[in-house]
Amino acid sequence: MNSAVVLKGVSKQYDDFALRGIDLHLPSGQVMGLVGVNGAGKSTLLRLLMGLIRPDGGEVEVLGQRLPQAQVAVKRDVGYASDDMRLYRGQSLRWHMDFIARIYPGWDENYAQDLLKRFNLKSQQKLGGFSHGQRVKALLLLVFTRHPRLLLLDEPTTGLDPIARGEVLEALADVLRDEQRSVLFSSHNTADIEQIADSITFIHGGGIVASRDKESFLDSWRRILCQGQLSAEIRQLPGVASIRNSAPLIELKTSAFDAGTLPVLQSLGLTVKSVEPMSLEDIFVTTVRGDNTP
Ligand SMILES: Nc1ncnc2c1ncn2[C@@H]1O[C@H](COP(=O)(O)OP(=O)(O)OP(=O)(O)O)[C@@H](O)[C@H]1O
Repeated sequence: MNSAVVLKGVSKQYDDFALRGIDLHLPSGQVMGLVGVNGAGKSTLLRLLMGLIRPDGGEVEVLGQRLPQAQVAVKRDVGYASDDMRLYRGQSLRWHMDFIARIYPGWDENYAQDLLKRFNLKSQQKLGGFSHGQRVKALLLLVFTRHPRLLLLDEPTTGLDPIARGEVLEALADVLRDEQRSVLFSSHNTADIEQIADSITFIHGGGIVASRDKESFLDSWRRILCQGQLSAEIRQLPGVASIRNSAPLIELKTSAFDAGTLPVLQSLGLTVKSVEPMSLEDIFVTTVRGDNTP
């Protein structure tokens, strides 16, 4: 399988923060959602992939080529959208569109016109007068319209109202109909990621705490309510990420639910009252925070 992104043992040290031992694989044609709290290292990871910063250790491969050696070639095929990208406030969106069209031969003017309408943007308006949401949409238009093979999107939906969020996610879903395109996008908003990602990576404190395909992720986590006595054996069960004891009920959250889970709980003297799937948000919070009461 071709890879859009491969990271092996990547590290980056700042004074008060470090990315450590980052291993990551994004197959071509897939969408990966990168979820993490403020300061987890999401932007740093995306900047490494864009070649804006260099790692202190490890290997970075983008679209089959090693960075930093192949930086120039890779950048042609990568679209990056983040707060790092400054648009010229004194110039119109049309000016920016013409500028990009001159540099990138893949510029698609029909698609640009379609996105202008869909995002309700006025191409003659100066960027300085755009609202935050309009600026985000303008940036995505400039990136999408040159058809890059890999999109690196740093919190593309943060700060958008629900309608703009819907427009952006819909445009992103269109981009993704082309199976050759790969996307890595970060968000605090787990609902956005749950909606469009094929795989999900949780990053916390500069390390990857989970990375797998969305279906198996959601399939393997469950919230189980039981009645009975909490014992040391229950705490030791594989996959148990959180236990709340509010007698007579015990709430367990497990990342390793399968056909054997309930019989094991019953054999430990618990009566299972309910088993529920968990939202990605709940899985994320449980993964990074855990929750164990005596
Ligand atoms: N150039 C830099 N010099 C020093 N520290 C930095 C630098 N860039 C990032 N950091 C630190 O690295 C940590 C991770 O920052 P990063 O921007 O990657 O987080 P993030 O997950 O994108 O957060 P947010 O969701 O708030 O954007 C932060 O503590 C930040 O202060």
